Amino acid sequence: MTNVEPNDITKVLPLISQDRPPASDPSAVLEKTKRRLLPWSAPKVHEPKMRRGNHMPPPTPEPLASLEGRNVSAWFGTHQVLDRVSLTMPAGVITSLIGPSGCGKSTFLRILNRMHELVPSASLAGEVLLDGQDIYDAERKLVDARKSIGMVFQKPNPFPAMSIYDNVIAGLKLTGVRADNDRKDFLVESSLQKAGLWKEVKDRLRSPGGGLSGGQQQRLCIARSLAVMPRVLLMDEPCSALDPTSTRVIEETMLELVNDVTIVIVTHNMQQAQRVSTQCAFFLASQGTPGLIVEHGDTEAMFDSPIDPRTFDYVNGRFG
Ligand SMILES: Nc1ncnc2c1ncn2[C@@H]1O[C@H](COP(=O)(O)OP(=O)(O)OP(=O)(O)O)[C@@H](O)[C@H]1O
Repeated sequence: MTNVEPNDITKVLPLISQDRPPASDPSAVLEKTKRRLLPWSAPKVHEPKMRRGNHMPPPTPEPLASLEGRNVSAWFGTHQVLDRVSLTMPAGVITSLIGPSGCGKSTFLRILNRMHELVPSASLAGEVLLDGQDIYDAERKLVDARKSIGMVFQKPNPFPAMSIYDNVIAGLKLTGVRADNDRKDFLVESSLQKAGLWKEVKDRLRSPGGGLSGGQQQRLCIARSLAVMPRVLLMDEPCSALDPTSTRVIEETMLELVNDVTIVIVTHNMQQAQRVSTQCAFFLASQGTPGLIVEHGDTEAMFDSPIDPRTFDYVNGRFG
């Protein structure tokens, strides 16, 4: 990434970070997390059927990808909001970003798929590596980063007048993916299946997306992100506008999806972080200083025996 530094970075406070040992074997921890959710009975994902022809093989899924932020700093104008944050988000794992309001979690998330640069006053420094390749490399296209690293926002944002079907494939055009009708049918069905919405909408694919409930709209947005076959899915408080039942369905969906796509979620809900994530990173911005990671590692360990007293206070609801 080209460094764009409005401030003299050498003057920035050193990173106060206590790294835990890396999270234990991700698949073992994921199994453990799933077991905690068993009473909710995760939805079955069925292989989608081709409807117009069976000559087209399903697209080969890309291998799971890891994402790594290295020394990421961020500014809005001259206001520095992140200070050299480094975090590895392992392949096939759900990583939760937690911390009080304003500590830079969403900014970090947006830097992970090059959305931060959409804000005119915004600048950043550091690197973001997708399977070791810097997404900010001058040789790499912006659209490739957005295609590989999808994003779901706090508030469901389907195109309300557009049909459910067209909502799902809306991202194809935006990312320059060409698909014939067979391929579109396949992507619509498989993406809605993966997002746990297919059964509820398969008989009304031509109805407007705006006619769905809030939880269904959020799953439609997840399906829209999945249709371009991203390798990483970023989710910024995806359940904060939803009721507990819809929240549960989204969490179940995430636990299914993580078999296919690496997930990073910002959440204020400590129970949610514990239910879904294998590893956690605790962000904090002390008064007047930019946000940084105080502690990160295995979610269970972060909640049961945090190293830093500030993490202990936060996960036990003493502030934030
Ligand atoms: N578009 C923007 N222009 C200027 N400042 C911004 C902008 N977006 C965020 N900020 C500032 O950057 C800092 C970090 O904000 P950010 O939204 O990343 O924090 P957060 O931890 O995600 O907060 P929350 O949990 O409330 O969403 C805050 O001081 C915020 O006011």
